[in-house]
Amino acid sequence: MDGSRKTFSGADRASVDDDRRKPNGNPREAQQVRGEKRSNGDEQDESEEYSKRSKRSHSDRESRGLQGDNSYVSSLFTANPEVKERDYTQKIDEGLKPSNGALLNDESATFKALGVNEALCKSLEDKMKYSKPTRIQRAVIPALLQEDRDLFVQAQTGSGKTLSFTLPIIQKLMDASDGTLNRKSGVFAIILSPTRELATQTYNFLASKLCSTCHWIVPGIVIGGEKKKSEKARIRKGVNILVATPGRLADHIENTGNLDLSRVRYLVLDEGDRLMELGFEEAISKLLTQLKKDFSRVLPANMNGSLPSKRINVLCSATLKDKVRKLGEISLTDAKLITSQSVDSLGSDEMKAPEQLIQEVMVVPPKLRFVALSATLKNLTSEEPVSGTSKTIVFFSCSDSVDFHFIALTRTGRRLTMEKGRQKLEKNRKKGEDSDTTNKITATTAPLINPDTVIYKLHGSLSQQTRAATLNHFSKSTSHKHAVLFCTDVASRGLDLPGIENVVEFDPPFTLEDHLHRVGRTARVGSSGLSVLFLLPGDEEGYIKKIEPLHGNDKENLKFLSYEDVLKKAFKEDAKPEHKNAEDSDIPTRTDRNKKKIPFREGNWDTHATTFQLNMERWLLEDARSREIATSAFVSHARAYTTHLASERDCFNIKKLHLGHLAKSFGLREAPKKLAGRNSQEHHKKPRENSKRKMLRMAKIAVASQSSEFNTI
Ligand SMILES: Nc1ncnc2c1ncn2[C@@H]1O[C@H](COP(=O)(O)OP(=O)(O)OP(=O)(O)O)[C@@H](O)[C@H]1O
Repeated sequence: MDGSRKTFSGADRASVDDDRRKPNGNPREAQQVRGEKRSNGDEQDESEEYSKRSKRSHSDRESRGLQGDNSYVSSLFTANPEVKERDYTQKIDEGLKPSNGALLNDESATFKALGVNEALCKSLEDKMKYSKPTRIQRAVIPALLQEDRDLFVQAQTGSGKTLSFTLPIIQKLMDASDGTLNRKSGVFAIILSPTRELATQTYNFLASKLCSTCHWIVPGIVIGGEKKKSEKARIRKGVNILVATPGRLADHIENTGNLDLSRVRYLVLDEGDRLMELGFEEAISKLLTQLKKDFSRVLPANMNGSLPSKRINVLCSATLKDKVRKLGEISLTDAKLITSQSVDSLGSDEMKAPEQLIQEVMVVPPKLRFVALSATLKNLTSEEPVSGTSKTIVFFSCSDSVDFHFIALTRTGRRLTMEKGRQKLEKNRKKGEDSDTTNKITATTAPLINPDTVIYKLHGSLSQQTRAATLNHFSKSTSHKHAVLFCTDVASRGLDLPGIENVVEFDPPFTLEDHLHRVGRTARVGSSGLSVLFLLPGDEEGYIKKIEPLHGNDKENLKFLSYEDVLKKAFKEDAKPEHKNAEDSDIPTRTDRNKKKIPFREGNWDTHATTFQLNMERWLLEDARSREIATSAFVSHARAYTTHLASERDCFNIKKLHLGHLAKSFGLREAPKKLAGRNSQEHHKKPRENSKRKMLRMAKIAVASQSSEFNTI
């Protein structure tokens, strides 16, 4: 890593779901995903609160600024809660030492010194360009090569964990057979991944990189999402290393007669914490029982005994928390703990973010969230990429919110079509077939952000093919200077997308582990990285205290961003110099509640920001389908908010959210009644409205609709 640091602070540079269950805005599902239970009482309490908040937002119209011509302006910058500035003592300029990179300055750290054979060393250096091992590789590779013992590996994100367990397995198989092993020799290793994306990535790494030196060792993959028949055929043909998701593997164990597990000598449970969160404990227990039952000491005659005489289990996890410990208890025996951090006893410390990562925190009032996100992206894409395409990932709490922000920021853009897809599309059109099935990726240019930017979207509600195609296209994207991925936590775990420079957590993570995994998509293997976390003023600011210990030893990696600075930088174009006396100047003014003319603040960046917001609101008013998407996004966002862990409710409490202000950031005039309605329907059926009341209500609506195009909540 080069010691140079960059920052996207306002002043200088202006944020899985798995295939089975996803917290797609559904609190129950999301809680199940994290294994958290909540009493009904709680839910009812909160739904009543929704209703109250919703009603309040209607009456909040008082805070609108009324212009002389009787039209409302959006009061984006009034009635916002105050934000407390934080001052961190910065050491950033002194350069932060990478903690997860290759040990470039350590002469003794070589793959050869770890016992890696010559052919593999050559392949690592020449083909993969890995000159030195990382810290975790230095610990895990010799342990697996020399000690036949179970391992519990706790590694920082982006520290090269995959190579640390795959390389020794490959070498052991190379040594064991003297080159005579073939795909029919049996399954010797199983690597379990929590998600299809991660399994595919591990499989690709084996197939296209590691096994290129020893093409007779055959990796295979079973993850679902394609016909079971073709997976069965693959198993029948024979594989030596099987990469799988637990559910699909369990299915094959039960239903695919020719899956022989008697020779399995290595079982790797990758991302153990996520495997448990996704509820795979039962599937893993069954697999362990089956492996034990089928185990055979006897190996083919041509194998010279370098493989262990028992099964070696490796559990990799970012954390050592309760659930992972439980997985450790059921899967490991007398395991050695290896951690990339300097802890010597199990559980005495938790994982931290890479030490070279700069973590910025921006506290943004709810009304300003949409413009603040746009500003952040404008600023990030305002600079020339250092090389190739600069890449940014933005995390949202639910699929609906991804969908809304995607269409809102790409509404004036052009949809990308893969070249192959385009040809197929043409063919199908000629045949008169539906074209959309061939155009898998969801990526559109975003001139509203920057003319040379393309935004992709990814979440668990998209088909597996679309997800795979989108990830693939995003990681290889070179067509534009800037590529941005809008996603849910579907992309937070384990995915190794090359060259991610920035991560934006637009919606705060659901757990601290999620935070570490999200920010860990950047600052990988020693490279620099930036991450910005959006929080709301008030209780959410308390979350800063929770993440502080994860970033550096002395908060040296943390930086506080002023949202005003970020907006100023992004919307400063055409800004005029500050005018103290607004009445005498020709700069735009607005009228306050007492009908006094007041200037827009410094320059007119806030006019531009307001116009940006108003354009979005106007688009929603004109486009009923998009308005529906915005409404669903708001509702799902609010519901997802209720699924923050009980232990973090002090920071994320739905009761403290100003729903009206939040609705504004989704371009809505007020918090959708749907939010209150759905719950109230469940708990207390509304009495039928009598005709007099109905007339009164209709009259009120008519008056309101005459008076304003935009609400100003
Ligand atoms: N010794 C090395 N030198 C340089 N690059 C390496 C080395 N080892 C691995 N890499 C590369 O580092 C990247 C990250 O590796 P990997 O995906 O295994 O990290 P990880 O520890 O599993 O991260 P996460 O926990 O986020 O999944 C990959 O692109 C990999 O090819």
